[in-house]
Amino acid sequence: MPSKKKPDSIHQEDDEDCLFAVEYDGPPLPYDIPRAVPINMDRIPVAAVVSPVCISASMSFPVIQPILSKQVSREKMVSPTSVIEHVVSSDSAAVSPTEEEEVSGELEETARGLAFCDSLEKESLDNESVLSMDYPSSRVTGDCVSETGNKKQQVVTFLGIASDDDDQEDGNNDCNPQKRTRVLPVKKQPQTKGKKGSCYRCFKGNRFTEKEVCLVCDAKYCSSCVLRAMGSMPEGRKCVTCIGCPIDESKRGSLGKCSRMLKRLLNDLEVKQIMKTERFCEANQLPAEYVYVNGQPLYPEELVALQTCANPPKKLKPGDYWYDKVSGLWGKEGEKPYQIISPHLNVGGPISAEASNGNTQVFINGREITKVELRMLQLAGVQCAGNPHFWVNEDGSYQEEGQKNTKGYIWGKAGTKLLCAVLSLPVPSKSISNASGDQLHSANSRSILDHLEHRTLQKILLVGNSGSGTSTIFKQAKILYKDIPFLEDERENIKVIIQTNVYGYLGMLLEGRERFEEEALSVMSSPANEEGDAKSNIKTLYSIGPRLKAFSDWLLKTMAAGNLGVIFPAASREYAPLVEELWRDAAIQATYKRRSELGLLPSVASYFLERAVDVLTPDYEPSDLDILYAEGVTSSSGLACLDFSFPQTAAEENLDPSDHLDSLLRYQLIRVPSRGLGENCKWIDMFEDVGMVVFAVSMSDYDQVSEDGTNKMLLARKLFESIITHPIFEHMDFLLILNKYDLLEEKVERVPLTRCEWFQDFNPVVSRHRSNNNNGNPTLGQLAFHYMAVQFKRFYSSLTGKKLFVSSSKSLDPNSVDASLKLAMEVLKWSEERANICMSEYSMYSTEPSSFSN
Ligand SMILES: Nc1nc2c(ncn2[C@@H]2O[C@H](COP(=O)(O)OP(=O)(O)OP(=O)(O)O)[C@@H](O)[C@H]2O)c(=O)[nH]1
Ligand SMILES: [Ca+2]
Repeated sequence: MPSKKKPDSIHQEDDEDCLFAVEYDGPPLPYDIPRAVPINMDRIPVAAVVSPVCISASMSFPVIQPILSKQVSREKMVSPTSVIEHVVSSDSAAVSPTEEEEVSGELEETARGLAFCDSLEKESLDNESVLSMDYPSSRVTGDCVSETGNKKQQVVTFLGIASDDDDQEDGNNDCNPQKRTRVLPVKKQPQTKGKKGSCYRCFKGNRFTEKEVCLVCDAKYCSSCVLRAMGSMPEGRKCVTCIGCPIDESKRGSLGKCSRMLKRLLNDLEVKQIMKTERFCEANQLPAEYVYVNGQPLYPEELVALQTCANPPKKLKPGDYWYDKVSGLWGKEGEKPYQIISPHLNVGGPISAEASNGNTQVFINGREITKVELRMLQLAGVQCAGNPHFWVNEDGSYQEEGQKNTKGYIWGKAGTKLLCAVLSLPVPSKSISNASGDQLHSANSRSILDHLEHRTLQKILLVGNSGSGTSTIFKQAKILYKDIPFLEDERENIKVIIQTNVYGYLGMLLEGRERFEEEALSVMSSPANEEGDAKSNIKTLYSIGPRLKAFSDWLLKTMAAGNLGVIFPAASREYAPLVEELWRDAAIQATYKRRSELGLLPSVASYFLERAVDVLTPDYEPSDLDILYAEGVTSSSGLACLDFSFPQTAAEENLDPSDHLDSLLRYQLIRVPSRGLGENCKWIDMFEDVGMVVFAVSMSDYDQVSEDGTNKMLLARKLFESIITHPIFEHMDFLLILNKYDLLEEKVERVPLTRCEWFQDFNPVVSRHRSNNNNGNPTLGQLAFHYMAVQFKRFYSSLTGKKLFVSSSKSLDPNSVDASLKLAMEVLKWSEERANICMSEYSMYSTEPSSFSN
């Protein structure tokens, strides 16, 4: 898969990738590395003083020159616009050996907590389903260090808040999150620096010259250099060498705020797009581990929970915060509260008494409050004599600790809010006060509300091994049940993913072409004609011209280095014409005809390759179908969730009004990457309140093996087992989606199902004329599906004593996904009916939902 070769993988623990990074970071070697010499501009002493003209001349194609004949290199088919060489060199040198240790330590930590660290796919930002994240990459890139300095660069501290390093900087990678190494943002230094105030590229101008600043390294460029230095800005205003690196946190406030210079240099649309990606691209998001809550660095999913709750903290920046989960009070460590955010979020550690550095001996929910809070309480008429410990709820109701009765409402008095405004203390936002305001604060009405809320949002967890089709099911559900399945921002991200994928597919074709060419040559060359020179002059069906050959070599090299994802979005515009030429080339077409022999090329590749030229144009807009087929659109490393309700059909509208409630039921489909459910999964607690689990298995996996040689069907069973036996899912219903029925049908005719040892005793009696059967005889595909369903059912009930629901699916077909999810809905309804038998006292409300809607 192409996505496996994306840049994140450089920092993984994968052997070859590590070697790659080390190669660039080690001490200078006594001998020449043929590749490094032409690439690394910084090691050429004259680079800093040559004029821009010389720079571009020297940068023209340094990587390819040694490979090609002179005649070819004169042609310069790839534009010299610098991006490529720079990206290659900087990327590989981005992590110093010491830094890398820290990084992998961090990752190990994460791996233990979340079993996720091997995420390789770069994923889209799923804006609507806000839970999508891909943190390991940001965690890693968070430690970019300038390649010019050999020591760690100056460290940027958090918001001027002193970091209490003593107990956290011990580098001890303990499981205890409290002991995690504190990750400090490290500011990347610019690669070059002229005299004070001059442009960092042409070294002209002074401090009065208008300049654009790199968000990462602070390099400043004048208007004639900025576009060359920053390329097509796939992550906003960054030097091309800074692409992929996290921004300097002090510049977070200026994300998406365009300068006048850019507005002059680019057209409106370009500016808009750059500002958008600047704000939303993954690399520029706040890294979770920079945010500490009650003394603990956040995990990415905690940060997401924080940012996506009903009342999120405003303008969250790296730093230390305290959070009172009971009342929702939120503030900077050591300071008075400055906001009331949503309560009960499962983020950070327990609050400490000293959190806000109060010295009043009055406590709220275990925190010693500050003077100004005490003042407010007193003015609000709360009796504070005798060092009381208060228990304050999110609605402002308070009790003295140890006592049962509510003493009053802090926000109840008209004057209190005003008072808070004067004292700069936060007050609850509207949504909280409404939900628990005057009309509804009786215990009784609250529980009814809870009940209704529970009834109207049913969570469905969607899980499966990689490749089982959960992404496809999720995307399909979006397309089916959402009026606008993908927002503009998402489409923009998806477009880049698709384009990068297509370059990857092209690369695989080119690899195949090389192989076929060699094969053809070895067949053709007679023993007498053994010299290399002569050989290279022979043309085969798979030979390509020098121009395309150069492009091909370069593309393959880029892929091998794992840089495809970094370079292509930026370079698409330049390469589009070459791609067209490549795709039309007879050798490529001949290779494409033999695509079934190219093991790596996924089956969806044809869908995109046949339209490669269109897809790779700058104004390509992916259709819903394109998105459905695209790999890597749904985050494979993070949660994605979708709220929906089943649209009412005409038939349902005519039914008894009491049945209308069904269409009011809202569902939330939560897709969890399988890696997220490994041992010690921290997320699993978040799923306590899900209504059911949908588990997807690819039926066509029965003859597939994973990298370590294990049969993939057995792997699916193993994951299934670990989930169904997890205590948290003990009382939950499971629906098994046996997916890729279309592939199964076709495959089972060629490859016996018994290829999987679990399916040894599949021994169907099939009539000979089954292929054109209409006489009620099941097809081999149907029999195989049925057999697998029974195997899973037996397995499930042997472990849980419960009944497993099973559905077959071809998730590229919307009707099929619709049917499976409707079955899930039926299962949920049914399990709720069971539960409702003991809740019948509430049944009267279920027919009158409107009476509680306001
Ligand atoms: N023929 C066929 N292909 C399918 C079906 N469902 C999914 N696919 C393809 O199988 C591949 C893997 O599906 P995904 O939806 O990406 O699987 P996943 O569970 O998300 O796996 P990862 O994202 O890799 O973790 C994709 O190329 C899909 O297009 C199906 O029912 N039939
Ligand atoms: Ca996938």
